[in-house]
Amino acid sequence: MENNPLLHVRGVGMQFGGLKAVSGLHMEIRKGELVGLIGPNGAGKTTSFNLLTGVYVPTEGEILLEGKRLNGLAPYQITRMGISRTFQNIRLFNEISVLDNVKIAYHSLAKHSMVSSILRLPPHFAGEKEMEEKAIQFLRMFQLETCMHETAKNLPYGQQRRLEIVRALAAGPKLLLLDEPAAGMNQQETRQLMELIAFIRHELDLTILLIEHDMKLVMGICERIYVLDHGQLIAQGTPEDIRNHVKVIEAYLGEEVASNHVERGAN
Ligand SMILES: Nc1ncnc2c1ncn2[C@@H]1O[C@H](COP(=O)(O)OP(=O)(O)OP(=O)(O)O)[C@@H](O)[C@H]1O
Repeated sequence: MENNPLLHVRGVGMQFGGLKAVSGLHMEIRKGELVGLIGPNGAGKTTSFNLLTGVYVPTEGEILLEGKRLNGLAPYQITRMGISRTFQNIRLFNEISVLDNVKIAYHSLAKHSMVSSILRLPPHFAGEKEMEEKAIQFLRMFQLETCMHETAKNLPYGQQRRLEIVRALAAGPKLLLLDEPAAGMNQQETRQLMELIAFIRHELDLTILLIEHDMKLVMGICERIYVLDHGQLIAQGTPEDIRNHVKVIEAYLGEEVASNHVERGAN
């Protein structure tokens, strides 16, 4: 059983009318891995995340988490089973506090029953307190504790991005999907965020799949990388494999540049 991948994507595809946004996608992600998903614009990366999280139901293939089939489950069910995500465009509750943003994310998983919540029975308060303590712990980890009572929309952009990750973590995922977590950040913020991601992976025993446009960054942090182009998986392997892969160079730079690159490499 331990040999089974945490996430197994078997021949998954998504067709929108005449467009195959993703086709025949295969991925195997093992517990504890930090894996990159890259590809040029429109390659199908976000669609893949939407398939993994139940936003779309695959038009072909199947997705298994710890051997359990996810096809057709609602996003909230998939979150409960252990996959949570962040979005390319930040999605926070702008008008409420940083802390409440995280507590809302916890509510989807809270152990206390709906009845005790509504009647405000003691288990509800125990649950609330536990929830708040956990939320603050995460905020501290992401250096957001000092602004936990601030309204979310007032945070600087980089902090909003970090808060998004904290919200995803609050759901207690086994697999965390990060969609361009460093988009719009400056170099220093990006480097700090990547260090933090590497740190929480070990600290929280997480498995992470990361979409990121910055190649240098992906190569620096991920152990393995999958590359999509026009909805198809064109390469997979270690950063070293990917860096020298002709199809990847072609996809990013065009065929002509790729053949020059290979010729130069051969000399
Ligand atoms: N809901 C949809 N309906 C129709 N076409 C869609 C839909 N969602 C995505 N697409 C198309 O599917 C293809 C893949 O899009 P997707 O957003 O997954 O790419 P991406 O790799 O995430 O791109 P980017 O890096 O630009 O975010 C694109 O051609 C896109 O226009």
